[in-house]
Amino acid sequence: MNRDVRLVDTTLRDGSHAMAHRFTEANVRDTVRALDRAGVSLIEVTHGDGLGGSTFNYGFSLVDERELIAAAVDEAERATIAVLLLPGLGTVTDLKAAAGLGAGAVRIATHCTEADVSVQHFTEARALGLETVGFLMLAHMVTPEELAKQARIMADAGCQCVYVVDSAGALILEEAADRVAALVAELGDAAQVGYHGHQNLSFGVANSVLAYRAGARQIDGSLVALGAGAGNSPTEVLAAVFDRLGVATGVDKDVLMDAAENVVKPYITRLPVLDRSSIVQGYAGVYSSFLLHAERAAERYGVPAHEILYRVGERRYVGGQEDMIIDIALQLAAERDG
Ligand SMILES: C[C@H](O)CC(=O)C(=O)O
Ligand SMILES: [Mn+2]
Repeated sequence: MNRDVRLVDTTLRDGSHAMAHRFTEANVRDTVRALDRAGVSLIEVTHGDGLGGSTFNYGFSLVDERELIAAAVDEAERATIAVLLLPGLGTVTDLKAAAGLGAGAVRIATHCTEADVSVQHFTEARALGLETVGFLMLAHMVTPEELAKQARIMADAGCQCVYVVDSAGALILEEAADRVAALVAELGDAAQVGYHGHQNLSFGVANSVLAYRAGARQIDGSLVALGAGAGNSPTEVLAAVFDRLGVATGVDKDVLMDAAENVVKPYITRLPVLDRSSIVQGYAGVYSSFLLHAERAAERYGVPAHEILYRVGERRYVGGQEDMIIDIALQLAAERDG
């Protein structure tokens, strides 16, 4: 494949957060068929929080993710289907089951300071013959140098591409580029570097261009930006922007725009939007997938969602601490009632 950068699509995984994990088999089949036709070579399909994510804490899936993965594999003629796995939530048993269904890649995600919990999973994934990708989440919380050390742990464990993941959509321009550059310098030929952006401060696409210029060779997007918080960098915009810059992606931007308009937009239940809450997420550095949890708590306890999110940011909560959102909502309600 003659391309300068690989566009990876996460509509059917990060988009699961925005859809409250309500994807149907038809949604998956239609989206995979369109992405495959456009030439997207890696398509992620899993519960928003990865394999095993369908739980009380994270939200139950409408359809078992194994059925969705099998449907995606069935539709993809050229693309590889990837799954996400958060060690501790997803297990090696889940990974083996996904591989058995035909998934060809796994993206293993940890908090940006906890790469060591991914070592066993990378070893197992390589033994299964899977393509391996590492996700260092909430990457804004540590310096580029600290992030690079964590990336080295993943690469040494068998990870073939380590991502700078701006889970909060908090990184602004060189903050993203410097992190990518630090990983590129650390990893050299040992592994590629990727970039996953969110739109909470509107920098998803601009940061992705800077990430490419700093050496990232895999860039994530979602059709119609469908994803947590204000959504992800839109895949169709990334394709158009890289095309204008003369950077070859190997995907057809017009087929992607058609897919965004006519396949994904019609089934979206809640369009990703830059509203007060999602902007606060970017500003205060809050995990994007906390948005719907905060909105539900806000409604239930009659307190503003953006106030909850400011406090989540102050306390530097990370993925897995969704239950603390209720705690904050209760505190805000108690303060309001004197
Ligand atoms: C589990 C998270 O949703 C992974 C991700 O996409 C992010 O941190 O951003
Ligand atoms: Mn994300």
